[in-house]
Amino acid sequence: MGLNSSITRYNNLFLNSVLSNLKRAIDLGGFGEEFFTYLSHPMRTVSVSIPVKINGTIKIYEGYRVQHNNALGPFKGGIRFHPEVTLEDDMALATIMTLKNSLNGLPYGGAKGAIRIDPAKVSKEELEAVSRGYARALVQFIGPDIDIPAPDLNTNPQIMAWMVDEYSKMVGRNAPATFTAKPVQLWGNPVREYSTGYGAALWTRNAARRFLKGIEGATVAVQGFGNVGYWLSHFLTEMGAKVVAIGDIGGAIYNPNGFNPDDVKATERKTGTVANYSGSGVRKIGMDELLTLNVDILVPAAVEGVINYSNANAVKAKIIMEAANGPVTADAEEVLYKRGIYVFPDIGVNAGGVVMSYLEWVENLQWFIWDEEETKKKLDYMITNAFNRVYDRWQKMSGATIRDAAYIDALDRIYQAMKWRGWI
Ligand SMILES: NC(=O)C1=CN([C@@H]2O[C@H](COP(=O)(O)OP(=O)(O)OC[C@H]3O[C@@H](n4cnc5c(N)ncnc54)[C@H](O)[C@@H]3O)[C@@H](O)[C@H]2O)C=CC1
Ligand SMILES: O=C(O)CCC(=O)C(=O)O
Repeated sequence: MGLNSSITRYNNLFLNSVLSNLKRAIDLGGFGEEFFTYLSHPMRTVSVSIPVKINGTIKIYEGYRVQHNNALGPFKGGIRFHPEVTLEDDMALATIMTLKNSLNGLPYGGAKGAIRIDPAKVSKEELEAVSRGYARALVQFIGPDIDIPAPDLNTNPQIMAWMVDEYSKMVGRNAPATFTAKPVQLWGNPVREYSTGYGAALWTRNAARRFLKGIEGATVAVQGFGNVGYWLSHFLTEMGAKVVAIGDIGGAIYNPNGFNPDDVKATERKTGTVANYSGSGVRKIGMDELLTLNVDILVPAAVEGVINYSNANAVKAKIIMEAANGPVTADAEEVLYKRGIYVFPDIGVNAGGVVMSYLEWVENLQWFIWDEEETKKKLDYMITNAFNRVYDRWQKMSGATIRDAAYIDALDRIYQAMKWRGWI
């Protein structure tokens, strides 16, 4: 199959956008066509049907696990619950994981899982049954040295707890290192709860030091106020930034004086959306307005493809931090690049989660526990190291995006591992 047909063979914008970024970086890095052909096909895709019996009626949920590439080690990546997620979306997310794990120096390949379910519309019992069913269906495909899942959009430590419990029952032993981001009482580490947002805040502070006048006083708009968006807003505010706009699936709010993210979170927890937050100077805005506000920093922290060809010209932020996976499409980035708006890529910005998952996995393999401060220090070191590597590489390149620099750094390590193994 030719290279161009590899990019366009899917009817899925997200996957095509990821493959287009991959192709661009492979060409720029001079790795050769064979490498793209290899990485544009996941090594294994598993589709499962998960039957659950609720009130005497059987319902079947569809689930996936895409194991993209394991040249660097066991597959690793989260599990997404979403009613509209497709196998192709999961392939895009798994490809991003391969690059993210490599960029951050982790001994992992990339994977991602998904179940087509809307967790807001089912009972806790049904959610538990589906989560356990997924772990049972995948039992022979996952394990501490095979594939280690974790949470993603709409999944959390409770879901990891059900899954690790089910998996442990299936294999007849406690198997903590098979899932990460577990509750602290079940071999988790307290840092994982906030690590993705914290890592994204570190990347944002580093970026602001180089591209703005520093993080203090910088204005920020954040789309998505779940695990990533909330903790990112919390830490950025601690660092001195002013979070002036926050949005979630229920709506968005703006306050030129800045929000206290903890207060907004309290309202969201009570009422289900940030849109119900009120106070002096606060006004409701639409999501289109949030994404095109005149702010220093725009942080999409919800879903993919929200900054695309149709709105890229309207974006006014000076820098964009991809806290979500794939929020800026490849064609939008071209427009933004020409307009002098820098995009910091997901594989660095939101890597705090998987870096922390790695640390939890290392603890679990040894039945060892680091305290919170020690873990945070290790996380800081790994995140800062990746930022510096990407920035230094990018400065030496001309006509390249920051994503190109990050991808090439990540690809280099995968390429060498594949060469040593004799795969290419
Ligand atoms: N949780 C983690 O550790 C990691 C998450 N990510 C990525 O970060 C993003 C967010 O994940 P989490 O915060 O974990 O999810 P979450 O489920 O905790 O929160 C998602 C947030 O996005 C909002 N949202 C969902 N769909 C939306 C839409 N169409 N428009 C506007 N807002 C919408 C929700 O209302 C919620 O505020 C995803 O792209 C995920 O893949 C990346 C790395 C790690
Ligand atoms: O913590 C992990 O292993 C997965 C994180 C993840 O899914 C992501 O970085 O997108």
